[in-house]
Amino acid sequence: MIFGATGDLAKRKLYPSLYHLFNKGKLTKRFAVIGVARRPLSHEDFKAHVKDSVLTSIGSNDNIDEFVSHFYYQAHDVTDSDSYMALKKLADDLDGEYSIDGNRIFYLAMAPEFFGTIAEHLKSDGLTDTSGFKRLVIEKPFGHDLPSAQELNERIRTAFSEDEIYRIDHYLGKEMIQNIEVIRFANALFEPLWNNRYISNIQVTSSETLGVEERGGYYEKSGALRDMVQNHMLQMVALLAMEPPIKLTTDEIRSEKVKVLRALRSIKDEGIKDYFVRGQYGEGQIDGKSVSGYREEHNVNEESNTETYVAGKLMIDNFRWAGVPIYIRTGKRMTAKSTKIVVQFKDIPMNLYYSMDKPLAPNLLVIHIQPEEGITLHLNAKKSGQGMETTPVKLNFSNKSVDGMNTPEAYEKLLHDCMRGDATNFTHWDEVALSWSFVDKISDIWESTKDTGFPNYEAGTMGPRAADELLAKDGFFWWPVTNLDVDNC
Ligand SMILES: NC(=O)C1=CN([C@@H]2O[C@H](COP(=O)(O)OP(=O)(O)OC[C@H]3O[C@@H](n4cnc5c(N)ncnc54)[C@H](OP(=O)(O)O)[C@@H]3O)[C@@H](O)[C@H]2O)C=CC1
Ligand SMILES: O=C1O[C@H](COP(=O)(O)O)[C@@H](O)[C@H](O)[C@H]1O
Repeated sequence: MIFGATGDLAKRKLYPSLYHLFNKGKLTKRFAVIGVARRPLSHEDFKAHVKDSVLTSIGSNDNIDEFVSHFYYQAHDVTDSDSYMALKKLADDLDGEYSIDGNRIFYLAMAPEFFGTIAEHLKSDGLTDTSGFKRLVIEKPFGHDLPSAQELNERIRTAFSEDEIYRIDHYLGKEMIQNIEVIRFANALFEPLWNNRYISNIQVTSSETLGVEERGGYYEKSGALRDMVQNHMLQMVALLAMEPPIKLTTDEIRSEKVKVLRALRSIKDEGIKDYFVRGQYGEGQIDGKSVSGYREEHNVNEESNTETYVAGKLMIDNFRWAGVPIYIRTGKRMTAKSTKIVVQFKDIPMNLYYSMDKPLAPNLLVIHIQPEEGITLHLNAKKSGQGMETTPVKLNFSNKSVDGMNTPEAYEKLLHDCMRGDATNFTHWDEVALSWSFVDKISDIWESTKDTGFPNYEAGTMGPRAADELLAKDGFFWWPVTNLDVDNC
């Protein structure tokens, strides 16, 4: 059951992903999808809507009619208690018709204020009273801060147990994010060096060229800290910093990620300015075109103090990472759309080659998450010819790139995981709670400081100058994300 079946997420991500799974034979024929939204559509109208979504997104129509024949629609206002009975009747009928054995997935692709209400009704009106499995897939944002996340969690837990709740973080469905574990734990080359003896710092960048588009209303209340840092950025950090799990099971991996989040140095009050920088874009140029500043965007206050950029220095106070800064940065309207992780290794004790005053380039491991996917290892080698001069060289592995951002691929993997009952790439409540309690301390201070000096970076740039100073005071600089490309060697 997809709640919010006529919405943007369902159209652009969920139907194309289900279609891919269907065509790859990963969905049996024994499935039905009930779309739920308020507008009055017939089953046939809805099938046409799904077909159109797939054709627009993928441009392919192999088996499309067979695919959409599994779709049904229920016009239903989720706040209206009476309409859940009709939904249950349709679900029970389809259960029999498709021999589904009572297995149900409820996907909440709707505004978060409805999540609690829907979960409670699913239970009180008997939709979760089923002979098979029942799973709840819940979209972000999971709360606005720790108290609201706790309240939401309590409401959904009245109907679903923790292991039936699949909290989506679409970054966890990205191919190269799933690869972090493999790069670390399947290579004798890296794991022994993956600690404070050999790594000087780690940089995680997720930059976007887009502005807030039509989402000004949501973004005004969220900002980059809640929109990107609380979830995607901290999840990447947890995967980079966790200890090897004793087994690759959901519980073991989650428990290692939780330990990282617990070890994050808690930064409070005045200290926040030494660790975090916020920014907001003003007008500027992207791809040669003039774009407006954030304060001029639709549904944005003209004196808004919402941050569209965050840079931060995270310290993980445990044995492995003591003293190694993990820098993160994310923002809208930056120079390039790019998500990259740069692991910078410590310098060797002295340069035997060439002159002592010219340091060797540091070894870097770059993990390219998007748009290109791959890894690059930056080494030093001998320059061809006579003498012992060195030159930086790059070893590249380029995964087949996905053409486009936030592609259905991540959703496809996550939907399939949920169908198989594998919650590894979804966020456990403990991770959500720890991330909020870390982020809340920053947002509390930022929201009480009105003199922000915004806008403080021009659209089309890599953020405010203070973000460079954050690294410079530790003797580092941001490795550029635009010329570290996997194909650029
Ligand atoms: N769009 C995206 O790319 C992403 C979205 N998300 C999250 O996914 C969720 C959905 O986002 P999105 O698809 O963009 O939202 P939309 O506003 O596009 O869609 C909302 C959907 O909810 C339905 N709806 C609204 N009110 C009710 C109601 N009272 N009863 C029943 N149905 C209702 C609407 O249909 P109708 O008007 O017919 O009732 C529509 O189908 C949000 O939580 C968002 O944060 C997360 C990541 C990316
Ligand atoms: O969750 C979100 O992510 C997107 C960025 O996702 P990506 O896969 O394109 O990197 C971001 O634009 C959006 O604001 C945020 O809500």
